[in-house]
Amino acid sequence: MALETRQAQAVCIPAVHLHMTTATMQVSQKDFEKAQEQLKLLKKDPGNETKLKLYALFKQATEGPCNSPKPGMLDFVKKAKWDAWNSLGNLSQDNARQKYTELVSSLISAESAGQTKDASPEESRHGGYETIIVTTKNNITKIMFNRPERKNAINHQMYREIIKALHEAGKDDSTIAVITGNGEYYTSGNDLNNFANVKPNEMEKMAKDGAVLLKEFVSSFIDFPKPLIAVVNGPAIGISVTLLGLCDIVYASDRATFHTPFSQLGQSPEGCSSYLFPKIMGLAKANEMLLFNKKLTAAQACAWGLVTEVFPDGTFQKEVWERLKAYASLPKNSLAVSKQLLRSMEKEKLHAVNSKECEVLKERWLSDECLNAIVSFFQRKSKL
Ligand SMILES: CCCCCC/C=C/C(=O)SCCNC(=O)CCNC(=O)[C@H](O)C(C)(C)COP(=O)(O)OP(=O)(O)OC[C@H]1O[C@@H](n2cnc3c(N)ncnc32)[C@H](O)[C@@H]1OP(=O)(O)O
Repeated sequence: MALETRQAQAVCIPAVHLHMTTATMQVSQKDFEKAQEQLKLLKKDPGNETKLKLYALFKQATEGPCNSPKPGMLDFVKKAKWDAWNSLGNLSQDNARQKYTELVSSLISAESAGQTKDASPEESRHGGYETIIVTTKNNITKIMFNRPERKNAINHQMYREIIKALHEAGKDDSTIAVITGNGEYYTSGNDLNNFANVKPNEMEKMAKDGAVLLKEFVSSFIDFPKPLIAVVNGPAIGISVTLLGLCDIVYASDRATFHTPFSQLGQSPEGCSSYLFPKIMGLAKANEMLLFNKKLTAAQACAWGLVTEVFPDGTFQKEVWERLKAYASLPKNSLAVSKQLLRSMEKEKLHAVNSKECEVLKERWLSDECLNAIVSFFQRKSKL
């Protein structure tokens, strides 16, 4: 359990803090005193984080900026309280009173509306994305493929947005990142429209640009500095399957399937799967997937080592997110350095494999085998 969590769990608000000790402005004082009385009527524990906030605002409102010496590192409870109070800086006593009163009032309204949640922070949505939804909550940044009407097929814009989202998630305050799909599919892989409407004299450019984009996309997974967890909510195809080898944990619904139909499409493996799949499942099994298009059930993918654990679809989201919330409360830096240790010996190799795979694919995209397969898809002759 994270140090901060342990600290916070041990905190309770001593009754003394629920009483006014200094003179404040008459009107505010009345509200402030009323808020203190209302707080005692709360039926549900508002959670440690909120209690710390209340404590800090109370101290600030009644005593002003934090004026006591910093407690020792090992005095967890006192330190958590001191940190909360100190974090308010020079907030004026009036403002602190106001914020305290507002916070109590929001807790009371939430409780009377029957909506009291635990003290976990609200989900915040990151702006600037159209094909994915990026949110952060409980120290988890979630990147969700969001083209459900196209089975979450990955078009050029989505590749770029995922690169950006991973770059930002690698630097934000979250402890872990999760990649998942919205709706029925995890994702159907590369959007085959990426190859459509290309004029004959632009084919080479299309292949070259595609290889550059793919290389950058896969690199952003290889270099991702924190634990990256795939929450495979439904069928996964193509590149979304190969990338699972670059994720640190893979949880799957029992509705998920895993399909890499590269030869059927006249293409070749990517996402470092030509190197990682034989390591994960052994060469014989990797051959069945990567050469002969074998589609795996979630149970098979788990038995073959590609998936960490399979959950019944009915309880998938609940079980997985509860587990991830607990994981994300572990010490962030320890997780990051440990992940990097686990991967660091392979990193150079993975970048070399990625480059090679992109080079081969660039050629494949210009081949008749590939072009015919794509034409067939659009003629609806060859649903996979
Ligand atoms: C920069 C380039 C990098 C390239 C990297 C290399 C990556 C390789 C791969 O990922 S290979 C895998 C490619 N994916 C596929 O071949 C899957 C193709 N799709 C299908 O086979 C089917 O659509 C399905 C099995 C996913 C779902 O079938 P079904 O349940 O019958 O639904 P629909 O087919 O009606 O799908 C609804 C709607 O979505 C469109 N769609 C779904 N997936 C894709 C896709 N991958 N590419 C393009 N379009 C897709 C489908 O065409 C339907 O559209 P419509 O309603 O007909 O307009």
